[in-house]
Amino acid sequence: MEKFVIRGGKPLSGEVNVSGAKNAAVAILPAVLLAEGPCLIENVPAISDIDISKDILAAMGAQVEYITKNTLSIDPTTVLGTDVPYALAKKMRGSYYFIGALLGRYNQVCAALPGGCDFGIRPIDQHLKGFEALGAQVGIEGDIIHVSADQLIGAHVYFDIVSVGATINVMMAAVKAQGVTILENVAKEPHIVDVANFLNSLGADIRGAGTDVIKIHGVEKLGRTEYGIIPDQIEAGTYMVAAAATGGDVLVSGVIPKHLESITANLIRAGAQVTEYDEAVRVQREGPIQKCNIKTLPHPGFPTDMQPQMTTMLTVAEGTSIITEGVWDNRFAYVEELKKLGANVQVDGQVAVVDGVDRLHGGVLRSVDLRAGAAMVIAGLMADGISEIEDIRHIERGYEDIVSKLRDLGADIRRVECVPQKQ
Ligand SMILES: CC(=O)N[C@H]1[C@@H](OP(=O)(O)OP(=O)(O)OC[C@H]2O[C@@H](n3ccc(=O)[nH]c3=O)[C@H](O)[C@@H]2O)O[C@H](CO)[C@@H](O)[C@@H]1O
Ligand SMILES: C=C(OP(=O)(O)O)C(=O)O
Repeated sequence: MEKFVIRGGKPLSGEVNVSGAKNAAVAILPAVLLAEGPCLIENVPAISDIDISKDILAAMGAQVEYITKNTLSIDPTTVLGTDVPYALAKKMRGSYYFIGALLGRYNQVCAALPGGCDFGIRPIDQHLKGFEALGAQVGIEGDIIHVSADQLIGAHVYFDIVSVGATINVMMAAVKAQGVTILENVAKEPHIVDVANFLNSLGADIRGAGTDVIKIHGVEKLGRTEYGIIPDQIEAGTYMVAAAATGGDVLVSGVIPKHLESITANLIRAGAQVTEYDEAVRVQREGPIQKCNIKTLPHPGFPTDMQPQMTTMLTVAEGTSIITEGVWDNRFAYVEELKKLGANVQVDGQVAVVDGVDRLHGGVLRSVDLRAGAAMVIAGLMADGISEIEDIRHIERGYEDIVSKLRDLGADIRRVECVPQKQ
């Protein structure tokens, strides 16, 4: 077991380069199964969720090889079956994309219900509704799901809830379905567009990704491709908040500023200065952090995956901020950890009331999930004295080289082995 040890109180400064988007990559790797030849995927983030996706592909018989640290060559033509290895699928949320990809490619799949961060119940009923509309039969026994069809037929699907996973999964299943599929009330996150662009680069015919309606003309065959994954909106946002929270001056580079607009707008309201360049944003803060009310919403609203980081920064704002979680039922579990540092936050259901305090002090903190873990790192960077962050495996699911990137910005952070306690 490892932990991060942080001596806080130093403003971050310098430049940090953002890696490829986790939530695009965990969909594009399974989507390669739809290809009919080897694919080269660039800008793949070096994170543990990608190690798992790669292991699933390899266990299923695909030839997977790293060309460089962030470039993967994947040949799906050697895949042997349609069963997704159970133990690997349970380790991550994005494994649900193997269902849509294998259904789209082979008309059948058997997989485990997925793992991932614990925000309460994370249903996949909208994914299943979409598969069934395309003519598939779905069976669930325990936590194993079987989906199969004689032939997928294009259909009109209206999602009852805006879901990132259901939008991408049903889009993947539909690319080779007979006829036209229309998906309505879909999610519009940047990674939806990236997955659609990837599939189109293979020869799919998908239009409208990034709007409320996606139209897919089924094609008979898909080819092969070379494709670069977009930069990670949430990793970029996390460094932006870390810069503002520590009163620093950081150039976050290799980003698409348009994807960061809601984060930028809220940082400016909170007293930071944000300057946009073509492929970078600079975040500076000199004055006090201002209170700020935020509600998380599907894109283009403020992303739920940035909520813990922003709430953490606002613990030292002047005044009271109200944070409303509009996507997940239970995404404030980390607040108990912040209280250990002296933060004054009261949670009532999906609302947190953050009364700003003067300073945070160091302490021992647990990462309860991925972004909560990133928020604990930000808390440690802001706090006086030393903080220890435990359960960092959650953080390493989604942040490439977080320690070296922060050290390059002047942070005093180390990754250390925990010595097991004697009984
Ligand atoms: C691997 C990945 O990309 N994970 C992201 C993805 O998760 P994920 O794809 O699981 O999230 P969804 O967008 O599907 O979930 C949004 C909301 O819809 C509900 N819902 C979803 C599907 C369904 O079939 N039925 C249903 O009721 C969920 O409970 C939740 O309240 O989008 C979330 C929302 O931006 C992010 O927090 C996650 O980081
Ligand atoms: C919640 C997240 O990931 P997952 O859906 O993979 O658990 C996230 O990326 O913040």
